[in-house]
Amino acid sequence: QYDRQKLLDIIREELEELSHIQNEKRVLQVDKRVIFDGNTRTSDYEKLIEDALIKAKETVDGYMLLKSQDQPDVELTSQKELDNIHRLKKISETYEMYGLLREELRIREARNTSSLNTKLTSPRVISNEVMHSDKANQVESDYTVMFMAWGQFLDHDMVLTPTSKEPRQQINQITSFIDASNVYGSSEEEVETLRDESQRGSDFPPSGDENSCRRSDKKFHCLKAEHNRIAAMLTDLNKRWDGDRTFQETRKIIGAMLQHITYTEYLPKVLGSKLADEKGFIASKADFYDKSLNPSISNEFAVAAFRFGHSQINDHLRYYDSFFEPGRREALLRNQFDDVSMLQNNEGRRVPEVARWMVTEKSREVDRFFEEEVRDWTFKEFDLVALNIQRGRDHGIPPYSKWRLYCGLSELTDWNSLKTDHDPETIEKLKEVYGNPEDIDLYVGGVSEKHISGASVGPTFACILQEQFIRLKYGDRFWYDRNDEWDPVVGFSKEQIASIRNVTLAAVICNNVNTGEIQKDVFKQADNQSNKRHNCDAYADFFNLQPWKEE
Ligand code: HEM
Ligand SMILES: [Ca+2]
Repeated sequence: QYDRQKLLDIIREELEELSHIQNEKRVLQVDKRVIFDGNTRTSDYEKLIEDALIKAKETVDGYMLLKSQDQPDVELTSQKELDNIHRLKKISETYEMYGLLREELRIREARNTSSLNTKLTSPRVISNEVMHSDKANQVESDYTVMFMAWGQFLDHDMVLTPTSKEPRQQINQITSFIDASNVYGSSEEEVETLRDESQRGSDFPPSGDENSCRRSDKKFHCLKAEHNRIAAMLTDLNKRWDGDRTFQETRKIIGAMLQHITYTEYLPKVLGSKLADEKGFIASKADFYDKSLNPSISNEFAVAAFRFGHSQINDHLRYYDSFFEPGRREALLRNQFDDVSMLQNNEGRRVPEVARWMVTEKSREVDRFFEEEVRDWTFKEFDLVALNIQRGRDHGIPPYSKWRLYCGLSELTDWNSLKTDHDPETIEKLKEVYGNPEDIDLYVGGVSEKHISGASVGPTFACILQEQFIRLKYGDRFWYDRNDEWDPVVGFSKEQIASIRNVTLAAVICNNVNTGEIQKDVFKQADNQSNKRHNCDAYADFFNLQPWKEE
């Protein structure tokens, strides 16, 4: 047998290298230009990756790790392979957690028993008792449906954890970076399937094929439309660019837009502007890349904290006419899963009516109340809330009480101590289903917290989310507004950054889905003051592409 500590040390070393490589690899993916310019650095990167592979192969485990990332669904044929794969999963878990400095918090196996060694309460029972809602207790948030939708879209850029029965898998199948992998895919092969012979992506509205809704890379078609719009303008500006150059430049811009909208429009509303602003969190405050930060998604983020959005989901969709008046018919969510007909109706002419619904109607507040549409009817077949709870247990996520300590919040000593962040009614409900406050699942305890001031979530989720979004920004070598003049191929010029900083989601929507008018901040309802609706014409030149013109 091997010395566990020694093995961990070796892996850690390899991973340090790998986290770096993961970044380097991205150069090859994001910026084909490096290759097409015949830039010598390309071969350097390739050599780096190759060297690391050779080094990793020297320790079998390191090699397995690399393989696990390339090939998540390995077919099991023999016991020996199974053993290997078990080991591989353990190591990739280490990788997931690497740099998070909380090895001590991890539970290696699924969490099946309570602190008193009894069976944990069934997730469905918890969902029924604590998360059930009726019309009376559904609270509207200050934000629009678009705020919820952006969260889901963003999630699909960051994390996709495959389900597998045995062995338990906790790896990420997509790039954690906010790099528009939800628009383009996470590998070059995937990208190729989305392109036609020139610079264009697929069309909008989506086709009706059955995969078009479930596939994570097909979600926000509006950005594909934006891709095609920008690509056409770039072609006009630079007649000498070929299709590939145009495609890659456009892709780089779309990724930057996604980062920009997320950090300036979205996150301040999730975390509250104070938390979002800490450590220069909001765009344009810090100019460094911290190589020591691991940009991977943390388990607790994927499995619990960032699923707060499931509480924001409304029970219906609806058309809104050009006067922003609601149509009479509500389409229940349960009938809309896997169905894109609302977008396709009238040859796509009703798309603006759906967009108006999203920027006008309010989403639900993040709290312990979930619509029956998701509790009973997700994809017509399951309870999403119960699934979230079970997933947390499967992944061995420590219970809520442990995360409070991790986040520097007061310790839970008894039911009474829950009062700091939960209202009395919630505490009563929790008491009914958990024997002991120590056993409360992270998802349940977190989503039911009272919000911190100005934020959409409570202190525990805010802590986990903030930590993740800091690593995603400062651990990203290609962060869009870093002013890296040293390498304009990787970054953007000052003038280009200025253009990108002018982009808002409102402009993207108006320029691609003509809603007629739209308010500046689409995550908030329109009003008669600072968030008035303006005619779409007003947004037409929000994005100045002149800085991309080459001599
Ligand atoms: C109509 C809206 C939505 C539906 C129907 C939906 C449905 C789902 C489903 C079925 C899963 C897979 C659960 C599992 O297998 O464990 C999932 C995962 C997830 N969802 Fe949602 N969701 C919605 C909106 C959102 C929003 C608004 C957010 C965040 C703000 C969000 C964040 C996540 C995250 C982080 C995961 C885990 C992804 C992973 O690790 O693979 N979702 N969602
Ligand atoms: Ca990504």
